[in-house]
Amino acid sequence: MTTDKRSRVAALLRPTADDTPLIELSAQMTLVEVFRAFWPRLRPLRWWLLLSLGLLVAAPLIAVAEIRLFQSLVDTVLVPADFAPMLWIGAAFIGLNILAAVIDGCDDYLGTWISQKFLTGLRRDTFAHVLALPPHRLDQRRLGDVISRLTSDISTVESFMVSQLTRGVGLLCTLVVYICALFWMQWQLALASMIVIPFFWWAAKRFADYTKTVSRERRRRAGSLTAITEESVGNASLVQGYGAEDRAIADYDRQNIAIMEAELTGSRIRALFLPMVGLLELVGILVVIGLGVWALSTGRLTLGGVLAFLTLLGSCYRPIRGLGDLLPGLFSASAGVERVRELLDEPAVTDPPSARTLPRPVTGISIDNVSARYPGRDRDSISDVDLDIAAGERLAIVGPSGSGKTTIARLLTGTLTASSGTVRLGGHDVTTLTRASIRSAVTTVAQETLLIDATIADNIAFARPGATRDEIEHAARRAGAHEFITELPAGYDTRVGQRARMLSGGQRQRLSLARAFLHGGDLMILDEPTTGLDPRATHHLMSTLARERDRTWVVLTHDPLVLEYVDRVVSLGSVSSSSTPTVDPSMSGVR
Ligand SMILES: Nc1ncnc2c1ncn2[C@@H]1O[C@H](COP(=O)(O)OP(=O)(O)OP(=O)(O)O)[C@@H](O)[C@H]1O
Repeated sequence: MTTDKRSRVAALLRPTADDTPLIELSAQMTLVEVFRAFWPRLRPLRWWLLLSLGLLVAAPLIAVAEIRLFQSLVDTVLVPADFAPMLWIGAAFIGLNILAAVIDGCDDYLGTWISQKFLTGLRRDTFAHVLALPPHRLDQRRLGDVISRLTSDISTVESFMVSQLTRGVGLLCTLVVYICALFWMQWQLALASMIVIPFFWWAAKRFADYTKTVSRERRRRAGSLTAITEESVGNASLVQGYGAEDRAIADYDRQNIAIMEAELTGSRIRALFLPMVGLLELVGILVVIGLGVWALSTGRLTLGGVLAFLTLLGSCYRPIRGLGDLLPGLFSASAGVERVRELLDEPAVTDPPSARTLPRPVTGISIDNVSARYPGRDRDSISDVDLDIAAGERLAIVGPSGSGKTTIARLLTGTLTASSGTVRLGGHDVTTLTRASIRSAVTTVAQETLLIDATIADNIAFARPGATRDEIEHAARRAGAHEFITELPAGYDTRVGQRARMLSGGQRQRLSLARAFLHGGDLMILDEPTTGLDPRATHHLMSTLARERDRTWVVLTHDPLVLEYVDRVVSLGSVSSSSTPTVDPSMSGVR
């Protein structure tokens, strides 16, 4: 083939470029790296795996015995036309058949059990890992892609580590059994029939490379499609509000077609590969038939022997073909494994090795010379911030949008680590404290109202499962939510719908506050708590907070109404200049 023709064939076997890659390809891993990465999870099941392999090897042994019985049937019953041995041969066939069925059933059940045990553990751990990722890291990912990794990609790990590998070892053992049997029957014929094996391997290796490229692309594009689906459906009101349906459909379709292209490329590869394998098989069988005639004519084999040999050879090609398919299969699975691995490699927020419990009550908070930078950013979000907050103080942090108010909240809850300086709660460095003790002492009400698709009562009790209805109601009253809740058709048992879209913005805000009140804690951080509240509701909320003298509260706000209720106002400098917060006397007010 000329270089030109070769490159045209190669181009046909690679998917066309996706010009709008929403999701990046994950770092490539070799098959050995993939195995090493996940083996520790499979290790506890190794004895069961061994048993499963034992059952897999038993199957070809029974098949060989059946072929030998067939040889006896031809040579002792059919050729001499003698009915006598028929009885024991028939009984042996039935016995072997029953044994094969039992072994097959056990192997199938055991294989499924091992796969599911591995998969459920991996799914749970990956899900738990994603939940432990710092929120700012999750915000940098596309939600749909994360979901795609957690659902479809994760099953490829099982496929790689359990199904494909056990199948590979099983096929290899089967092949060894058959080859030994072939050599035992007639070694010259066996040797001749092995002539096609190197060609099988050559073809398999050649196509495995193409399969890997296609599989990685297909998985990445599937992640992009889920991401675009999630974003468009999740923001349907935005899409409809701006009449962007056509744009959304066009974006969706681009990814949709990109997947189709990857699938079609995979199909072209198979179309080229499978007939080639079939042809190799045929050549092998023809060689053996030719040599079989020779063996028959020279008396080296009986007719039964030749037929048995050919049957055995036919069975032998099945594992060879299976092994040839396995390599592309493994590469295809490894493309999904790489995406799960990358997610698992993302550092989660975990307790430091000798973490201590934060003593209660929290006696003051200090931020000493703290700078913080988000991953992937080339500048600090806040730099050299110094701030002391006394226990019981009511503090407002104000500042232009993007000046780092939310970043300070993240530092106080330990979800973001300062790049320099120290954040202390009650005199203890937050990086030395257990996450659970920080979470129970510090309550945050996020800027975005986060509610689940459940009842009002469930949403409030999310802070403290098992809270009584009286406690839930009390928290709702304090947040000024009780009135609107009682006006709803089912009161506290009303379902709020997806992302609580069945409530108004202000009602959602009050529910988040009620949840925070139920949680309690010594320090309450409220990020723009009055967004969506009218002046009356704002005054109601702030005077409620003002009565909570036994806790410290920090409110991050733009709302001038809020400032009337605080002891001190701290202003974060403009983002374009130094971000060091300063007390701005003109804004501070104490009531
Ligand atoms: N997850 C993130 N990844 C990267 N950069 C981020 C992330 N979150 C915030 N930033 C950046 O950090 C800076 C400070 O953001 P922050 O959310 O703390 O500001 P803010 O003062 O709370 O703003 P606003 O008043 O608008 O809520 C901004 O420049 C923002 O772009």
